[in-house]
This record gives sequence, C-alpha cells and structure tokens, in this order.
Amino acid sequence: MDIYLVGGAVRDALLARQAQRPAGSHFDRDWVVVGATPEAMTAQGFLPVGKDFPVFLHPQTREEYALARTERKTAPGYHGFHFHTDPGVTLEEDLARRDLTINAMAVAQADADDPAGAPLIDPHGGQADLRAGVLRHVTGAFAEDPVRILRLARFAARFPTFTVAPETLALMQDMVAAGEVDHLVPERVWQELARGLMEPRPSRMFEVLRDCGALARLLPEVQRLWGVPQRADYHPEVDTGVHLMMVLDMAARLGASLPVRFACLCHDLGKGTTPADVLPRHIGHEVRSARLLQAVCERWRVPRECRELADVVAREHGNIHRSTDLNAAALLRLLERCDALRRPERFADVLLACECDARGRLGFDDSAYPQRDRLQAVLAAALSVETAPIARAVQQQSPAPRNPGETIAAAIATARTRAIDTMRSAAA
Ligand SMILES: Nc1ccn([C@@H]2O[C@H](COP(=O)(O)OP(=O)(O)OP(=O)(O)O)[C@@H](O)[C@H]2O)c(=O)n1
Ligand SMILES: [Mg+2]
Repeated sequence: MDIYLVGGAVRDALLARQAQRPAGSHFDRDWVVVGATPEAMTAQGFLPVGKDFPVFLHPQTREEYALARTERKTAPGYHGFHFHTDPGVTLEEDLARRDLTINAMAVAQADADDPAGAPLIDPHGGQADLRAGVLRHVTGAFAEDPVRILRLARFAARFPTFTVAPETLALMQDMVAAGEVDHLVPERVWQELARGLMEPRPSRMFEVLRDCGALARLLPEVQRLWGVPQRADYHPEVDTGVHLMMVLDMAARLGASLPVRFACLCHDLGKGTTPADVLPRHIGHEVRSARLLQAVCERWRVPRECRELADVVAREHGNIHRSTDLNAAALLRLLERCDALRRPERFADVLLACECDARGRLGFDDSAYPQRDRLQAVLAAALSVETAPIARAVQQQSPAPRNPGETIAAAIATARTRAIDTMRSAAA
C-alpha cells in the first residue's frame, strides 16, 4: 500500500512558505491510502472509524487514514452517499473527488515532514490557485456534497483575500437552485457556520453564502437585512446587512468566543421585520430579534450557551448602549435582567458583544466603548454587597415581616442600589 499526506496539511505548508500562515500551524493531518483493503488496514492495527466511511485511525498517532475512494451520490443531502473503495482506486481518482483544488494536493508519506519542499502531486493546479488566491472546485464531483458550499464559504473567511472562481460560484448557484442545501442535516450546517464564525474574517463566509443564494435558504433572517436602512446619525453605514458584517469582523478582531460571535450575528435580526412605514427607525426590534433567533436556533440546533447569550444580547443591547443615563436603581434592574449577578462571566460576554455592535459601525472601529468598563464596575459594586447579614437582620425582625422572602429581596436591592450609587459618586 502507498500512503500520501493530503488536504489541509499540504495546503497550509505551501501557504506557510508563501508566508501567509505561520509555519507548523496545521496539526490535523489527513492521509490517503492507495492499494489497501479494510482488512489489510485492520491487520496492521488501524482502527475503523464509523461504518459509513472507509476511514481508519492510526493506532499510535490517532491521525485519520482514508482509503482512496470515489464518491457517488444516491439521494439529496448529506446522507445520500455511496462510496466506492477498492485497492484499484488511484490517488488521482481520489484527488478528483475532493472539494477544492487547494485541498486536492498530495505528497508521499516519506515527505510529510516537509511537504513544501517535496515533489507535489497536484493534478488540478492547486498550487497555482493557492498563489493566485482562488477557491476553485476540482471537478463536477463538488456538487455531490452540498456541505462543500459551506466549507468553501468558511475557507473564504479563513483566507479573506481569496476570491471564488466564477465557474465555482456558478456551480454553487446551480446547486442551491436545485434545492441541494435544503436537505442538509442541522449538525453539519451548525458545525460549518460555527467554524466560519471563528475564522479571521467571518463576513467573507456570509458574502459567499449570499452570492450563491445559500444564505436565503439557510438563514433567511440574516439574508433579509441587506437593503434595510438604519438611521444615518447612529449608523453611517446605513445598511443593516453591511452593519452586521462589520460587527462580525469586529468580533473576530477582538478575539471573541463563539457564543459572542453568534450573539453578534443574531442581535439585529428584528430589523429585518421592521414595518416599512417606520424605517429607518427600528423601535422594538430587540424583542423581534429575540423571537427570530429562537427560530434560527431550533433550525440548526444551536447549542444552549450560544442561544442563551444571543437572547440576552438581542434583548438588552440597546439598553446597554444607552446605560450611561441610567440611575442606580435602573442599572441594578439592567443587571438583573441580564442575570449578571449570578453569571458575571456571561455578562462580560454580553458587554463584549455590545462593544462589537457599537464599534461595528462605519467610522467607529477605533472608538472607545466606555459602557463596557462602566457596567463591569457597576456589577462589581452590586456584587460587593454581602447578602447573608441582610437576610439575617430581616429574619430577626420582630414582629416578623409578613413576607420575609420579599422583604429580604427588597433590602438586598436597596443595599445594592446604594453600593452602585456610592461607586458612581466615587468615580465621578
Ligand atoms: N466535504 C468534504 C470534506 C473534506 N474533503 C477533503 O478532505 C480533506 C480533509 O478535510 P478536512 O480535514 O475537513 O479539511 P482540511 O482541508 O484539512 O482543512 P482544516 O482541517 O484545516 O480545516 C480536504 O482538504 C478535502 O480534500 C472534501 O473534499 N469534501
Ligand atoms: Mg484536515
């Protein structure tokens, strides 16, 4: 059997030589095995992964070794696959069924430690496309797997200077028109969206999805935001879709976590359903955003952490932006609505998402967002109140209050309000 290194490890080694990526940035290595049978693999100690894919794990390194294969589609969507693998499938045949030319290059296993300096097996011009910065499909086999539309969009977010080859965009448009993205399983869609959100330029993923028509199918709530105006005095970029892209790229620039980036994606969804006669104002869009994001989360089975943060950010981002004018009692109510006292780390994420929103506007990218530090200080003041002595004092009251629970809660709120006030006069 012959073993080759393929996919991302080869691509990234060549990119590192072009100094687009730091050397050694790729840890996940994919291998392809030619001239072997599943039986020969297990006989050598490789462990089969799943029953659908002819893929094995190396007994020591745990890296993936896939038997060279060709794929044929049997039904729409991600489940509709039929693999053909036998020892006669060549490396070239295996490379031809891969998604992008930059991912369809291989080097022999003996050269795997220095792929960039080794003879390259590159039948589809992957190296030239890598140099030119082009995302291009290898063959018509691209259309056999609609997840590849999402993968390509994610690679655009990872390599933001890369463009999509016109023929590849046309192919993706045809796939979308044929209903190919309507049958994707939620887990795969979310996995790719989540990865794309975590890349250096998430906006590129959404641009590509929008250009090929997939965004309208997968996330119509997001698609709708282009063409929706906002008030130019708050939003010099005016267009809501443009704003959203700036917010996402700001989240990447500030190194935000996935939940924060997802909250950024969903915070203004409600602007897409603002009645035309009130535009460019968006009164009450926060509640509509919160409702729409639930639909998105159901559809793609978005994990709870992302969903909960997005809900708070959707509801409260306007109040947080305007928090400068709030008095101590109103600030405490804001903290309580955000559940900040019980979940201070999550509140930090809420504030970061709000900063991304504020700085994701034309001309504001280097502006300060003082609300963030200020509300952190407000929270610290509220948390500094010791609640146990307050509860004890109420319990020792005589005559006992009619509703001790409520009395304790009110006394704690009063003490916290006072602490916030004291902090504010000290800071002023
Ligand atoms: N739907 C898919 C998934 C994967 N591949 C092929 O399998 C390789 C390995 O897949 P994966 O590890 O998911 O992607 P990488 O390109 O290695 O990128 P990275 O691991 O850096 O995300 C890809 O390069 C590509 O050749 C494909 O053609 N179609
Ligand atoms: Mg890989």
